[in-house]
This record gives sequence, C-alpha cells and structure tokens, in this order.
Amino acid sequence: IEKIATTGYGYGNKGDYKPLNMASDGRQYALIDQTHNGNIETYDARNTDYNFSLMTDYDRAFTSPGQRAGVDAHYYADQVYDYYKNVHGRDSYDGRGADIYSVVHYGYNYNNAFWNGEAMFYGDGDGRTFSSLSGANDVIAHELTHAVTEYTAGLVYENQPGALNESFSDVFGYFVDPDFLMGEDVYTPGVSGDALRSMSNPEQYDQPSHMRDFQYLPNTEQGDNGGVHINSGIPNKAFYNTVTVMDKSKAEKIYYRALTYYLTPNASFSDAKAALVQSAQDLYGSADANIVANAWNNVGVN
Ligand SMILES: CCCCC[C@H](S)C(=O)N[C@@H](Cc1ccccc1)C(=O)N[C@@H](C)C(=O)O
Ligand SMILES: [Zn+2]
Repeated sequence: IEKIATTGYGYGNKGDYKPLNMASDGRQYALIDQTHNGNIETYDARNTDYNFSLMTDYDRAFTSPGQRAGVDAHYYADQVYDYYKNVHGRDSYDGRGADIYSVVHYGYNYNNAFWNGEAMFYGDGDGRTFSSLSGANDVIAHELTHAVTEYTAGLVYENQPGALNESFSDVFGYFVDPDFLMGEDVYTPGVSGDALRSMSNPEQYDQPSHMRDFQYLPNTEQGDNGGVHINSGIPNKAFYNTVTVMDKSKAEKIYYRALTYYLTPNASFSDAKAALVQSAQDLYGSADANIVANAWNNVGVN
C-alpha cells in the first residue's frame, strides 16, 4: 500500500503544539515526511538499542507522552533540513537528497545524542543531567552536521580534527539556534540558565578557550577521543570572535565553504584557520579574511 503525504500535529517534549508532515496508508499515520527529495523518517527504539520501529498512530494527532520525543526529533529534522537547503543549497547531508532517519527513546535514561553514520539517535536523558535530547534544535543541528561533515571534510573524530568536528557541529547549531549556549533547553532541567557548553565563554563549562590550555588527553573513549568535547572550546571561541565582528550571514557562508571545500580528514586547528581565512578571502576579500585571522590569533592559533 502506498503512503499518502498528509499533515497532522503533535506535542513536543515541552507539551508544545507542533505541526508535522506525515504519511498515511489509510489505516495508520506515520512520521514520514515526504515533502522533500528524500524522506525524513522518525523511529522509536522503545528504550532498547536495537529495536527501531517507525513511529505511527491511528490518527494524525501524535499527542501521547511517549510520542513527544519523536514529535520534536521529526519537526527539528525538517527545520535543519530546510536550513541547509535554503541557506546553503544543500539537499540533505549528502547533497543528493539522502533520507534522514531519527531514532528516539534510544537506550535507558541515556544522556546523549549521536550520529552513527546511518541515523541520528536521541536518549531520553536521566531527567537530572538531561531531559529528552530531541527537545532542543541545537542538538538536532549538531548531530545532522556530523553527517554533513562525514560527507564533506570527513574530519577524523579524534584529537584536533575531532575537536574541529565537534566545533563545526556546534557552529551550525548556533546558526539554527542563534545563541552561544549549547543544549541549554535540555541540559539540567532542574537548573535554569545553564548549558552544556558556552561558545562565548568556554571556561564557564570547563572548556579551554586558548591553545595554552589545550588538553592532551588519550585517544580513548575515556579520554573523550583526545578531548574532542573539551578542546572544541578553542575553535568555538574563535567562531565567537568571528561571528561577533562580521555579518552573521557572511560567517555562515565562510564556515560552510571551509567545511565543504577546503577541510580534510586530519585537519589541525591551524589548517582550520587557513581554510576559514581562505574561504573569507574567496567570498568577501581581505577585510573579512583579516577578521578570521585575528579571531584565531586571539585563541593562540597562529
Ligand atoms: C556515542 C557517544 C559520543 C557521541 C557524541 C555526540 S556526536 C555528541 O557530541 N553529542 C552531543 C549532544 C549535544 C549536542 C548539542 C547540545 C547538547 C548535547 C554532546 O555534546 N554530547 C556530550 C554530552 C558528550 O558526548 O560529551
Ligand atoms: Zn558531536
């Protein structure tokens, strides 16, 4: 039976109303958004790490508590798809209309979200460190940007290239959710005003913002693959230094060009500076190239 594109709605993690693109086969409605070249599909892992079933309902109202994580993941995946298509002309993470898959209720009280090369996965959080991680669009933008990076620069997820990989995911998280905090909407639901990371003041959440404080950690899981979530504070601060001086729209074109055109898998922080300076020069000339150069000099990357 073919599925007919239709619309419905649901309540997100905060109980908020969200319109949704979905599909119906006459019996059920499914979180399959067929309004783009590829589909956006949302699955439920039912708190396992292996059993993923399409999120469906017998009507077009996805309003039960267990559907909230899927409503947000589905809605925000569409929002981030639109960001890349409308701002950068990129059709999905591969540039060729790949289907986008999200899986919610992954694991048990899982305090993380990730891209595994095939799909985005969101934990429910334990209710203390995180609430459901699909509840914040900067998380979805962070994870989908890992997919873009995989198909472009291919930055290796360890040491400096890995910290750049993490930073570019935070940077496009900023462009989708324009504030310098990461995860503020889902981090420590019992505490207001805090976040997982700050791009304007990385030290606030124990990240370095200068090369002098780069943390040489072992390239192991326990060492955060050489500190990719710690040392990302340095390129994140360089981004803050850039986007607070030049036009935001210039910065996002410069970062997209560097990621998709110049950066390579083993790029160092110094290579990233060169790629961004060159991208600024290509697109806007030497004044903006100098802004980028100064932004990285300020964090000790010369
Ligand atoms: C498999 C485990 C490692 C995967 C790490 C993923 S890519 C990741 O970086 N997840 C983000 C989630 C996020 C994104 C934006 C805002 C808040 C939270 C992340 O930063 N995870 C932290 C908790 C970490 O893994 O240290
Ligand atoms: Zn990440």
